[in-house]
Amino acid sequence: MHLYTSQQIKAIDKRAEQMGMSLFALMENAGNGIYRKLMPLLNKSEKVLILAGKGNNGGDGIVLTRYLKNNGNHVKLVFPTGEPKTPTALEHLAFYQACGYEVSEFSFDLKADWVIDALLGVGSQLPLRENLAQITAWINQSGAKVAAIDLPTGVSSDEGDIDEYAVQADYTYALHGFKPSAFLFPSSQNYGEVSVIDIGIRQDSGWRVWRDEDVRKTLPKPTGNTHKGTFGTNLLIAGSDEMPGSAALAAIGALRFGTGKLTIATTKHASTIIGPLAPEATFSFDVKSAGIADQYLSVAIGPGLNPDDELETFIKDLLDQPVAIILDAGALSQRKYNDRQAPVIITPHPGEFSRLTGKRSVEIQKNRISFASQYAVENGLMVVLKGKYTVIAYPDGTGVINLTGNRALSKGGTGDTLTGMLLASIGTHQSIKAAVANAVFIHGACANDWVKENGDQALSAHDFDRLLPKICRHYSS
Ligand SMILES: NC(=O)C1=CN([C@@H]2O[C@H](COP(=O)(O)OP(=O)(O)OC[C@H]3O[C@@H](n4cnc5c(N)ncnc54)[C@H](OP(=O)(O)O)[C@@H]3O)[C@@H](O)[C@H]2O)[C@@H](O)CC1
Ligand SMILES: Nc1ncnc2c1ncn2[C@@H]1O[C@H](COP(=O)(O)OP(=O)(O)O)[C@@H](O)[C@H]1O
Ligand SMILES: [K+]
Repeated sequence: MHLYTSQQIKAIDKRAEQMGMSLFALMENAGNGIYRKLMPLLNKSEKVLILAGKGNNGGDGIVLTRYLKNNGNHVKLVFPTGEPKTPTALEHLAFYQACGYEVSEFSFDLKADWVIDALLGVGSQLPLRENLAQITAWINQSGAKVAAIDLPTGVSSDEGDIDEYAVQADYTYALHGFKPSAFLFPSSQNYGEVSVIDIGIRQDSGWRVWRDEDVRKTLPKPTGNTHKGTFGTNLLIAGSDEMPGSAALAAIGALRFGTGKLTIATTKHASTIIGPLAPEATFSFDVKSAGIADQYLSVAIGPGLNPDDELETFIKDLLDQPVAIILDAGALSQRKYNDRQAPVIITPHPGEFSRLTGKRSVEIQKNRISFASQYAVENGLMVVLKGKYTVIAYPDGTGVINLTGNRALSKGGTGDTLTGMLLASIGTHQSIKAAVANAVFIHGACANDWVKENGDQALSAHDFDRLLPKICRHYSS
């Protein structure tokens, strides 16, 4: 479940060869792995058409064809843009032919139940040349089920760009690891269901998908001898007279995700609204940044706050204190982060990240992973870039992608709840990296659970009050 850019894949191939694993063997593993994934989906009577390109992506298609033929499937191999050019694909073509198997002529009149897109992989450059675009357009209107090898042809590997005629796949078999575009926009929409094929090389990427088993392994287990102070007191600086609800929703997130003690710094008026919704919280009406680390384990600031000079000065002072800080919503602005020991976590959605970076939202969506990572490394903080496929970028250049969550979350207030969950999470976990990833994962898992029974219309952020206990129990048992 790791991610690799096209450059990394090329370097891996080279290193594997130096270590004695030939590209011929890797291609064999790729074709065989795809065959094993595809087999359960194929009906023996279905016609399969393998469209192989001139590079090594086409070579994978040749290997897959051989396995399907060995198994007695109805399968045709065609080279619609010409025979392969790379030495490894040619070696596999020679072996394929030595087995007595043939290559067919491509024609736009061919009919198939399945089309396998083995045209371009990580070696592609957009836009598609015209002869290839005609073929991908034909695939898309063929009515066949489409499985792509490594990438749908016409989709960039490392960015969210797609060609106008990019293949729209139903399934994509990513070799060795995901390519970034599987989680970028609009490219991810061309992938269909993606799975990774193990081709026998060690996984060594700093980026990966955060999975169920990671959560189960790292979510803190309840220990016998705890008291309310075991997890420290967390401070939430949130809510204003006009936006008291944001603080309440963040408080629900914190209280339901394991905070021991919660203090909310807000206005007196807001406290009268927050209090009944989060009776466990205490209030502070005159919070000072000096000495904050002596009183509080971690601080989250921003939900329901209006950005102004006074807030900015407060945050600047707060950043000088040795305490873990989560900055969200009104607390997100362009500023310089000095070196500090205690962690800083920022939680922008793409619009907020656009304000922080000066880049347009559409560019951010095309490059969510690299932009978040660059910002995290340059500023020495963690970035939780929210939305579908939330990106969690760590300051050491590594990171994870979260796959839980759905559009039921696209509602005002759900981000506030996440901020509260993050506040609780960093107090209860040993590892700050896992703390952030688990909060994001469980937040999304709550929404996934919700839609199973209720559809994606009606979720409200305050529903986390009852969803969190159930989902936390599920992952910690
Ligand atoms: N470790 C792994 O993961 C392994 C990965 N493997 C596989 O290798 C794949 C990478 O193979 P690769 O490097 O040969 O490149 P590939 O994607 O076949 O494309 C090159 C061809 O595309 C053409 N072309 C490019 N752009 C174009 C355009 N716009 N429009 C039209 N044509 C265009 C280009 O033409 P040229 O520019 O040379 O004329 C050239 O012919 C990888 O994705 C995976 O499937 C396994 O086999 C082994 C282990
Ligand atoms: N389509 C989606 N798939 C997965 N998660 C989503 C989706 N839409 C929104 N979310 C999640 O919902 C939350 C919304 O947060 P945010 O945009 O800050 O809203 P608000 O500020 O109104 O609370 C984030 O955690 C985001 O990742
Ligand atoms: K492909």
